[in-house]
Amino acid sequence: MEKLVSNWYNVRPVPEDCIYPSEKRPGNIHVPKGEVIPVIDLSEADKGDRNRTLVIQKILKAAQEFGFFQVVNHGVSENVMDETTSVVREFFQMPDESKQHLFTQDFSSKCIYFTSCENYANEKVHMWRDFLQHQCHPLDTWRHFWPESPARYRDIVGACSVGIKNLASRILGLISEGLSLKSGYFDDELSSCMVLTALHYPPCPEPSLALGTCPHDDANLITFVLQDEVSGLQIFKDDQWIGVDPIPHAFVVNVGCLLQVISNDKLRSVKHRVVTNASRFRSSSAFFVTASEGSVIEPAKGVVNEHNPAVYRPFTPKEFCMKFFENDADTEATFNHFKA
Ligand SMILES: O=C(O)CCC(=O)C(=O)O
Ligand SMILES: [Fe+2]
Repeated sequence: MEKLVSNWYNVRPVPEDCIYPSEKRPGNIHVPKGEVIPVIDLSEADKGDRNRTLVIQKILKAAQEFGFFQVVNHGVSENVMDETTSVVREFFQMPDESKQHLFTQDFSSKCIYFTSCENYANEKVHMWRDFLQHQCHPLDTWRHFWPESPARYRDIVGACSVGIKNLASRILGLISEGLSLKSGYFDDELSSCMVLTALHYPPCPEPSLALGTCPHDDANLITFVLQDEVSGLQIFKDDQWIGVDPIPHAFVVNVGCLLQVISNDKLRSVKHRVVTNASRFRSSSAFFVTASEGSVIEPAKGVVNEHNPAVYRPFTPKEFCMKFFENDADTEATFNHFKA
C-alpha cells in the first residue's frame, strides 16, 4: 500500500515518476476567470412545456459548446450528497489495516482500492490521486462487494447511486427529446451500467509539476461528478483551460465519447483534467453511466440523414474501451478507428 499517494504525499521534491513532461504540465494551475460552465436548474423542466423546451435547449447548447454543464435542483437529496462526500472522505481517512483487503492491482476485482489508474504498471507518469472503484447499478447485484466500513457506506452510497441513476434517465430523456430521438432511446442497455470512482486527491507540494487527473475524455456515455468545495476540475475549450467551479449541491455532468457517437458529433466529449493544490485534500465521486458491454453503439437513426451522414460505424462499448486502452486513452485516435 506504499504506492498510495496518501501514504507519502508530503515528500519533497515531488517524485520523478509524478512529474509530467513540460507540454503536459499544468504550469499555472490558476485559470483566468473567463467563460463559465453553464448551470442548469432542472426544476424548470417541470414547469410546463415552454420551460421544459428551454431546459432542453440549454442542455443541448451546453453539451455542444462545452461538453459539460452543472445541474442544480435536480431531485437528489442534499443530505444524501453531503453524506456521500463525507463517507467517501472517511473511507480514505481510515487506517490502512481497515482497507488493506480492498487494495488491489487486479482490475477484474469487484471493488478496487488503488492509486493513479488502471494503467499504473505501464503509464509513464502517475497521477496524484488514490481511488475506490466499483459498479453501482443494479444496486442489489453490486452492493455486497462494497466497503463494509465506514458502516454507513453502503446505505449512503446506495441512496446516492439510485438518485443519480434516476437523474441520468431524466437528463438522457431530455437529451433524446432534444435530438428528436424516440422517447426512451437511452433506456435499457444504453445506460444499464454505472460505475463509481471515488477520488481522493492529497495536497501536492508542487502543483505546477503534477496532475491529480491527467487530460482525458470519458469513454462512457455520460458522467455525473459530485465534487467537494475544493476546486481543481478544469475543461479544455478554445485552447485554454476553464475551471469547473464547485457549486454546493450541484452535479457536474459531462458528455462521454459514446454519447458523442450516438449524437453523430452533435454533442461533444471534451477533454478535462484535475489539478492539485498545495494545501488541501480534494475529494470527488464520479458516477460513470454507460452502455452494456455487448450493446451496439452507432449514430442514432434519428440524427442521421443525407445531409448529415453517419460519422461512425457501429461498434460495442467493449471494442471501444479496448481500443481506447490500446491507444493510451488517445481519444482522437480511438474515434478515428471507428469512423464510418
Ligand atoms: O475528480 C474529478 O472532479 C473528475 C475526475 C474525472 O474526470 C474522471 O475520473 O474521469
Ligand atoms: Fe473524466
